[in-house]
Amino acid sequence: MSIDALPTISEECPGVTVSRRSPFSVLPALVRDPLQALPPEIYHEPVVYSQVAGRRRILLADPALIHEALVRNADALNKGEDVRRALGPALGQGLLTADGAHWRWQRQSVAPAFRHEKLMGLLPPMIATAEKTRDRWLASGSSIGIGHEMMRTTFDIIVETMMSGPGGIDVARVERGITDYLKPTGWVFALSILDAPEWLPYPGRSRARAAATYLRSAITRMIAERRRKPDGREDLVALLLAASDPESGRTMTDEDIADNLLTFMTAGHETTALGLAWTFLLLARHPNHEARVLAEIDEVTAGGPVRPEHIARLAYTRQVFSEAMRLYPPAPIITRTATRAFPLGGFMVPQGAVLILPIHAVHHHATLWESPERFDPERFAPEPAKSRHRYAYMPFGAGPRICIGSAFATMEAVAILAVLLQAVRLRSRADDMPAPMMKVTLRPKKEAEMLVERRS
Ligand code: HEM
Repeated sequence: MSIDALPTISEECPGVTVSRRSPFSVLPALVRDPLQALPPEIYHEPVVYSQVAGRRRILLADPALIHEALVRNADALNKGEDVRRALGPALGQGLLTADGAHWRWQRQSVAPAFRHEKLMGLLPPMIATAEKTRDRWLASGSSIGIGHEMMRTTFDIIVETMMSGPGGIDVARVERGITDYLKPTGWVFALSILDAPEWLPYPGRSRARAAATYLRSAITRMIAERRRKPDGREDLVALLLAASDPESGRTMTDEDIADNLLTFMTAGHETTALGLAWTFLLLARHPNHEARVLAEIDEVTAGGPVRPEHIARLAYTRQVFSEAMRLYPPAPIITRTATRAFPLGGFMVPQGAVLILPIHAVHHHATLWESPERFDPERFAPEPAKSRHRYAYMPFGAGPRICIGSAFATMEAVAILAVLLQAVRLRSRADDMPAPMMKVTLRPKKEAEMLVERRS
């Protein structure tokens, strides 16, 4: 059948489940926690269709359809209005939010920072930063907020590795600014779905805007300093300063560079920090898996300090991190908008439709995973992983917009886990896992306190 003859996806299409939740229940849920606004059917059906405020929304949990959309039809999709409204005021048109030629140019410009040899050179500062966190914990006591501690560690790593250090930036204030900025994004998504005007006030808006203004001014000062005194450093800032568009020959303005540095600071620390926080919380409740991780660290390091060459050999530790990200994907939902009609699973997706890729639902899907709620790092051993559809697991997204930092993040997480677990045991006060909540990223609803015990 030619694609012109394919029916447009709609409520009547066979195999498509229709969500009948009313906007009156969906929109408040979206403000509180977008994960609660997902139709429950998407946790056991392949495709769910809904129409909210006149916009068609197609939710995909079938790995083959995800492949067809995000990989084979990537050129028919862009990030869309919801993402632009939520993240644009802070991240401008950086790599995460840009589309088309502007995105492509930026992706090519920063790619050298993520080559394997370059990443290997970043392991010493990653390990050294984890050691600072370890020493702080050992010196200062018994109780820590795991989310905050991991944010601090991964933030220091991103600033150290991508920008060669803070260079006059008030790191604590920038970190707070990012948190303030992300807090009210549920409101932004809800208002965007309703096509409400962008000036409309909502709780947390002025604080978020003030945070975005501070972030941008701090970064712009740092860029000006680097332009004034080029010093031969080979970091992300240097790549951005040297980048030129292959089509127009244009170089990046300070604003383009600030967009990207803010993008990397935000996308490059929150997600990894949350993946690590969930890993520690899970290990505290699964002593048998924790014991296996410790045995591996002991064997690989022979009881000595963690060194860069150990990281690739910590295979079970990596499996544990992967399984934590299956249960608690740090980026639990991604979205796209169709810029033109394209075929998907025997139907046509019309121009303007919004595709929702509910990574959280894919990772917990009843037909894709056996006992999906069970924590089982064995799922990521080489054999079971081989027999699974590649897009049944996608914490880093899929297609050309896949996370550029996935190898960086995995390496960093394993290094941090190895350094910290070798020295301390983290215990939770509560038996149950903390409830998760989405604010762009997936975090514990309340900061999770953990007790630090020195390992003998
Ligand atoms: C466990 C940690 C991480 C997770 C789970 C994660 C997840 C993701 C996901 C799902 C996307 C795709 C978004 C979409 O398709 O709409 C993405 C994109 C991106 N991530 Fe990550 N990320 C992580 C760590 C990092 C790190 C460490 C960096 C930088 C050093 C980074 C930088 C980026 C950037 C710049 C993009 C946009 C790429 C593009 O559109 O070309 N991420 N990330």
